[in-house]
Amino acid sequence: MSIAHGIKRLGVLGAGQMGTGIAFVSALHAKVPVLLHDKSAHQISKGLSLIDKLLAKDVSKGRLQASDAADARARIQTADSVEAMRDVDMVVEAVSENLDLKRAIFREFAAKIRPDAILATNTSSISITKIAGAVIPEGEPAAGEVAKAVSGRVVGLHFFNPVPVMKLVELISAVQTSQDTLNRSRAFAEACGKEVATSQDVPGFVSNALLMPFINEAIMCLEKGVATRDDIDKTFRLGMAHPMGPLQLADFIGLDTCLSIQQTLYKGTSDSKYRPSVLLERMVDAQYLGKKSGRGFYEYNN
Ligand SMILES: NC(=O)c1ccc[n+]([C@@H]2O[C@H](COP(=O)([O-])OP(=O)(O)OC[C@H]3O[C@@H](n4cnc5c(N)ncnc54)[C@H](O)[C@@H]3O)[C@@H](O)[C@H]2O)c1
Repeated sequence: MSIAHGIKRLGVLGAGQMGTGIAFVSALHAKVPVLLHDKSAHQISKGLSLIDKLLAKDVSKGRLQASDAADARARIQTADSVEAMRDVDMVVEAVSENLDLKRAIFREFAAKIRPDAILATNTSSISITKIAGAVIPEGEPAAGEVAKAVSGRVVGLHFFNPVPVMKLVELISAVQTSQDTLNRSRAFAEACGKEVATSQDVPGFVSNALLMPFINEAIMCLEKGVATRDDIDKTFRLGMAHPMGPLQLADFIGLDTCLSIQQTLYKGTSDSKYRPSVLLERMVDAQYLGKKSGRGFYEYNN
């Protein structure tokens, strides 16, 4: 028997590439009303206009009825603070890949959002257990009932980019996550039209423990002059049937996100094989963040 996710209202924090996509599939496929918040009004309006474009494209290609697109769009509202999301049954955090930022946000979630809501993170690499540790009120013993109740609601729900297209969600349990949180989160991902794979809470989980060292090595090849950008990407497109080469993929993920993930692997394992490429660091220093900033290893219009 399938388990009900019980999500009647969803909050999404962060209206970047991922948060926008998560709001889109939740409203369209899971048919759940969504409140979307970002600290940047510009990101919110960019995100909403991308959602409008995606819905219009689905209608023009005959994949979606205009009335269903209008219903999905009407389900997405914006919120001007975390406080305004207090009544949601689940919140998915999709802000920048930074442990301290995520811990502060989860502390705020625990304080402001209703006490039975699922608190999910879309992190690509950061320990869910570390994030769950942040929600325990000061002075409460970690193994006590209060701590168990709140940290049991934290879970890793890792959507892939671009969210409307990629079929997978990686489900990651913190040490503290309750079985009910895991079951309902899985059911919600499935309602969004996704397949679920589970991973242990290791740095990068399965997906980025394997993908990001590959991308980092490709950047090191470029750095050392082993091959040109175009030849590195061509090798994987035409030689290994990858839809895009590793440098183009890095641009699509966001070079800041790639660097943060690689740093998490490096620090989380203390293994020098994960040392981030210096070129990757310099690209991020220069704010050449890939497709989202108009320039990375390639240049992008819009
Ligand atoms: N890009 C990918 O391919 C990918 C894939 C899977 C998971 N992720 C993960 O998803 C998360 C978001 O990644 P993204 O690619 O969407 O990044 P992004 O840079 O496109 O968006 C991040 C958003 O977070 C907002 N933000 C930052 N601090 C905030 C705060 N305190 N309050 C509210 N909003 C805040 C920013 O304004 C921005 O809009 C990261 O944890 C990343 O690791 C990314």
